[in-house]
Amino acid sequence: MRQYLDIKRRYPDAIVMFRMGDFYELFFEDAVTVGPVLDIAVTTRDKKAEDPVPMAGVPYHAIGGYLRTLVERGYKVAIAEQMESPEEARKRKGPKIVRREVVRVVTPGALLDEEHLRGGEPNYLVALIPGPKGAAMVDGELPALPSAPAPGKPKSRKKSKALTSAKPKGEGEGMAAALAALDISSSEFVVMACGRLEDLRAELARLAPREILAPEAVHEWLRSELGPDCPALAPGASLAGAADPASLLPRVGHLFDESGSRQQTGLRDEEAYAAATALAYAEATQPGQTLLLHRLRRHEPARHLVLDETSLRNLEVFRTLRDAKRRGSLLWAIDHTRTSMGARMLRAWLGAPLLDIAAIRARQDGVEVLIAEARLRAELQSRLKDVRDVVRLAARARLGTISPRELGALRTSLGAVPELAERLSELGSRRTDRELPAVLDLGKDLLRDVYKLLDDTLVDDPPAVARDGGMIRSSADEVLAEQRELASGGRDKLAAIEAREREATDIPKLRIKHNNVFGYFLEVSKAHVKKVPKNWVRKQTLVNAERYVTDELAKLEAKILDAQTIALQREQALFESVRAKVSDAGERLVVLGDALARLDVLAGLAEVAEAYDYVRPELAEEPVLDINEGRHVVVERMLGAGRFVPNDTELAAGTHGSVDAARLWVVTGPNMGGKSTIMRQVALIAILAHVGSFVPAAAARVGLIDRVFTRVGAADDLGRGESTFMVEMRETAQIVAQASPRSLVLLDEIGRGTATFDGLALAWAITEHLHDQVGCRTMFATHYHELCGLEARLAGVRNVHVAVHEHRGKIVFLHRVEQGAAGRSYGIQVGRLAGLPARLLRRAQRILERLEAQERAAPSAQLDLFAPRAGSEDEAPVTNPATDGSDPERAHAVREVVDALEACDPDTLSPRDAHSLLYRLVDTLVDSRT
Ligand SMILES: Nc1ncnc2c1ncn2[C@@H]1O[C@H](COP(=O)(O)OP(=O)(O)OP(=O)(O)O)[C@@H](O)[C@H]1O
Repeated sequence: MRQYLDIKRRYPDAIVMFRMGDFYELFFEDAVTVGPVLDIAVTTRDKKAEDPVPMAGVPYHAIGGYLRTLVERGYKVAIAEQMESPEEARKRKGPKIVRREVVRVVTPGALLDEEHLRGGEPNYLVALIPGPKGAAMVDGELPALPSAPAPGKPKSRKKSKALTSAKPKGEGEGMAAALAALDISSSEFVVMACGRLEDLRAELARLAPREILAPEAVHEWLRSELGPDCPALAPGASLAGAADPASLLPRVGHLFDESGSRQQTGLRDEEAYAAATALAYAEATQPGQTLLLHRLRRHEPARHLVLDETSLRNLEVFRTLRDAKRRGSLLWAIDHTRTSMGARMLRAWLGAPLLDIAAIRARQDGVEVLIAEARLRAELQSRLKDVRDVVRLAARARLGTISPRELGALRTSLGAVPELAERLSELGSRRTDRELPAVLDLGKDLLRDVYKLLDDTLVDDPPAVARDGGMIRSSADEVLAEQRELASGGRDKLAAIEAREREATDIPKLRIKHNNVFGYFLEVSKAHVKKVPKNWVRKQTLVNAERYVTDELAKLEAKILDAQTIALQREQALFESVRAKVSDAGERLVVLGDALARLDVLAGLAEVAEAYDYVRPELAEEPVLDINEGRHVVVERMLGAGRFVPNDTELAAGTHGSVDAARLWVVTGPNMGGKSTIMRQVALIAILAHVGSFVPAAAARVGLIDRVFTRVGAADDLGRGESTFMVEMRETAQIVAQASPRSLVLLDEIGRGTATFDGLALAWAITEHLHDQVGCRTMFATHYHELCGLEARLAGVRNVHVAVHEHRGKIVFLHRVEQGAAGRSYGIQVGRLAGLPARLLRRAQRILERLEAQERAAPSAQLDLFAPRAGSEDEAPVTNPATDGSDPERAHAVREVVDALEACDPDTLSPRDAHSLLYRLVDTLVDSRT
């Protein structure tokens, strides 16, 4: 128990799983807390004691599932392993208790096992350090970071384990927070400075961290942003037991820039400290090991098209809005990657599209080449299927947790590389005029040496665990071959003894067998016992047989066992040396993995482009958006080939674009007409274009977009105590405050959540503001037909509508975008399609006609909206309740009766149907009088 308590003292914030033989045991509070979570029985140790110790245990081989449950619930788990066998403990000097040590600490942000990780998703541990402008996150005083020592000269200082002391440095002025994201499973390490809180929000949404380290003071802000139960914000995430981040700053500097000079490269104190914090925490989870870290990159939000949390959600970039599924998202539609590394890279590209036209074109070039060479691409993709997660395997090799089977998988992956390189050079040699785009280059280092090492050493099908051996080829090592020979030679000798004795004793069923108690023995059935020679020693009596040993047998057994033990030890040493060599090649494997992932993504994009007929968009500096016959990536896929109606879009901010181009579209049309679809389709095409992908259109010219804003019919956010209208207004306020002339703004139904006039007035003013003050490219879908009046007043506004065809009260959606405002809304017809009862619809129709008649009688109401804007009071539209004296309700009923009579054929009508028709007609006429 003392050993346990000692370990627990060192890991006070973790659940300690203490290996005892075939079980991991939990004691005291840990057992009581975790018992119900894992659904395991909590018993007591030493029941007779006055104060028995609660305990619970899980079998060692099933630990994977239990760990997953605990980590998903936000627990931190320290795994204390036996570092020696009980025999070894007995033999050595000192106390005879088996030595145990914590070999790793498992937290959501420090997952490494394949069974816990999702292949296509990163697993980020994020450390957040507020900057001077981050005060808004914190109630009261801003927590600050300890000042950093100059690179290479770590200052000794009081440790700040809780990240809550010391003063900020002036360097980070103008920054809301610095953020470092480390995925220890793949060695991805990024740092960034977020100028505003909005940027921080967007980064958190993009990275979707599994665990966040942040000063206590900003937890409340984070909870309000990420939701109260956000598992990433587990209270266990402290730096207790970790190195002082300040002492890691020089390493951070080196990772960022090999010269180690942060000053030169401009890594700010907050950024360096955030990176050091993530590193300190991550290293503490792997005691005694070094992490595989290739380099520290800097992510600059200003170099990317920013998609904040709202846009990622509304545009269904990674998950669908309705049920948060991957199927139906943009990522799902374009992900044709063959490897997990590729899937992760594509996800990263979609989350952070580029703003550098040259870099985008480089990716496009890659896609284009792979479209042109479809056969070669198919060959490449079929080879890529053999490539496993090379970078995650490299990280596991570095941490010593890679299994023989995984090393085998690494061998298969590396085995595919030379052929991939060959195919690529074939591709290059076909392009006589130009070189193969650099994005398709796998680099010079194909790790042939590592492949050879693995291939020479590992057996064809290595086992899942190293413990029992059987993983190294005999040809790899002379000593191993010798010992194996000896062990199997011994077995030959056993067979020879068996044959000899059988003959000598004339016992036909004499057998040499083995068990763990007696080792090798001769077994004789009861019927032949009399023939047994005197010098055999009887060891065991069974119902039908007797078992004996001989001197000769015992000696031979000792030899075989020795040979087997030596062979196993030898194998394990060889395995360890192979692992160490692979670990040494970790950084090279990361570089190769990156190139393979890029090839995989580009080949996938080429496959999608070819299969679904996408084109290469032209990227431009000017703020234009000119799409010819564009389609919605996902809706088109769901509807099936040829059923989606393509539409043109032309938006241009400022004086760019053709004469017809406007910067703001007011989109009207009936519900279900396709308003949301055309708006989202434009955004998705724009995003894909910035990613370097081809797009679903006949042609597209896309001017760089700094940020896509979306305001789409919101649901109540009761968790934050906000109503639908409040959410809508908050999102709109953010757009108004943040949109730049380079932004793309999509507004769907603003102002619907409040009284008609208030909503209309707000929508009107917001449209004017975006048009006049911001000048960004905007699409505004609305049912307020009054807004169409803006076209006549504002030069950059254009009315468009989604067309429908109406026939005898029924409508057909054409899904075609046409110039001009929609004539009417067709709400009642859509209600009919949705299955509202006929009687209710008739009533609605009559009310509508009455309202329309009222409006016709007071045409001046429309004009009020066009009252002067600037400098004078706006006036709200007014409706006059006067009617023209006619009775539209009655007229409609009569028309309906006549229509029904005309439509029926008395000759084919059964008496029963005739009877019910008559009832319905009378009903209609009676209704119209009430
Ligand atoms: N261009 C198109 N081609 C084919 N089908 C389309 C097209 N546009 C939309 N649709 C179909 O119509 C459905 C409704 O479209 P959408 O949601 O865009 O309508 P809406 O006008 O925004 O409706 P509401 O005003 O009720 O939000 C889509 O789910 C899709 O199935």
